[in-house]
Amino acid sequence: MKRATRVIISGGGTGGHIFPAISIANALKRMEPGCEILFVGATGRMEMEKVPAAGYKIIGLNISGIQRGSIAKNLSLPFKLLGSMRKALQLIADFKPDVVVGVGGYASGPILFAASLKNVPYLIQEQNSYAGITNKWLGKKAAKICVAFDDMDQFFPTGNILKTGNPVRKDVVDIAQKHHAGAELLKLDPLKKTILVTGGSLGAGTLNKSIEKHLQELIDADVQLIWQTGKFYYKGIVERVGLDFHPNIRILEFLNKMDMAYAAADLIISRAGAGTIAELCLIKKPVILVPSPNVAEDHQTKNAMALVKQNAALLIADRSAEDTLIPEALSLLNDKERSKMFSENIGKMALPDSDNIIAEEVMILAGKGGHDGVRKD
Ligand SMILES: CC(=O)N[C@H]1[C@@H](OP(=O)(O)OP(=O)(O)OC[C@H]2O[C@@H](n3ccc(=O)[nH]c3=O)[C@H](O)[C@@H]2O)O[C@H](CO)[C@@H](O)[C@@H]1O
Repeated sequence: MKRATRVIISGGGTGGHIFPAISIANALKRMEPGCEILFVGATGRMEMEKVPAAGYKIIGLNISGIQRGSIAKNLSLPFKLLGSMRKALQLIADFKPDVVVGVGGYASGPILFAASLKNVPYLIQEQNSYAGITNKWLGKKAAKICVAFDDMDQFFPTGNILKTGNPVRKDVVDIAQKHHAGAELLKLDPLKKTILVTGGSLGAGTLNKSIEKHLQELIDADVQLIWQTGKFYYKGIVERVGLDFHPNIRILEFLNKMDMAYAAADLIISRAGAGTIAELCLIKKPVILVPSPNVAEDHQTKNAMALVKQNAALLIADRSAEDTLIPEALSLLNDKERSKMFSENIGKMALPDSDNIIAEEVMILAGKGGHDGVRKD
């Protein structure tokens, strides 16, 4: 009997890293139900909750990033890094993976480096259109680098790059026939125009401020709002605005059923996280992107520009959002032709099936490519 394929998937920190990781794991399980998957994350981060909720085992490394403005907090960093490296090497020795997958985030670095030291092939899944320093460095020895945008050869060795798109959770983008159910679940009227605002997995201060400033305009226009605030902002907003402020306004900390919110919406306002963008391409609705200026190398603007260049989304800069975002959204909501153009063009940028394509690459690296269950189109 063949030995079950063993895969370590490492990384996390935010939904943008965790959800693609879970999608890859699900695709591997569909291909080889008996395969053994171990997640490695950073203790105290979002993955330690979301990964077990998706049915997978996760082990945490005690690792964090550089914290701006606090020398004291950074003093322990070298020790954490050393400790994590030691634990990563031990995990590879104990679990004996055939392949290691890194999706970015703090835990990816030590595990992929340990894999390279132990000669275990590893695959990097780079979600963004701009690669960070760690991935660029680790990319030199990666067996495969799966990317979602063009021109990634400026960061990685050309021969090892494969454009697969970002894996998305299938249920999240399956929105057909769910408009009424989505509106109902969110206690909204399915017949009224609805805007969904999402600030990515953590929420976005600028989006929240922009809405708070223009709430009355939304109500005057009789437009409904699904307002995902993010964990850090929720309490303050509820205190200031009130949960029952108006029947048209639904305030939520986090949307556990993103498909229902996507389905209920006629227009979506979002940060430009790569995972969200991949989903937006698949659900094909008019989108306004407000890239976060607080991310490495301004990569969200680069993510958003890939769409803007194809007339597939409207971009509003973070600095002008407070004044212009909601007026622009209301105007787009009433402009059928522009909305149709954005929906059609964003749909053309969708890269479906990327979870299966990446899982297939993992199987190939594990020496199992081409066995039953592997994609054959
Ligand atoms: C602040 C920050 O560092 N953001 C980065 C992070 O974004 P972030 O973690 O926000 O990730 P993305 O926008 O890529 O994806 C968010 C994911 O969370 C889901 N979701 C979101 C809100 C919600 O209420 N419910 C829910 O399920 C979305 O459906 C999506 O699957 O990782 C992305 C991928 O590397 C990067 O491009 C972003 O720049």
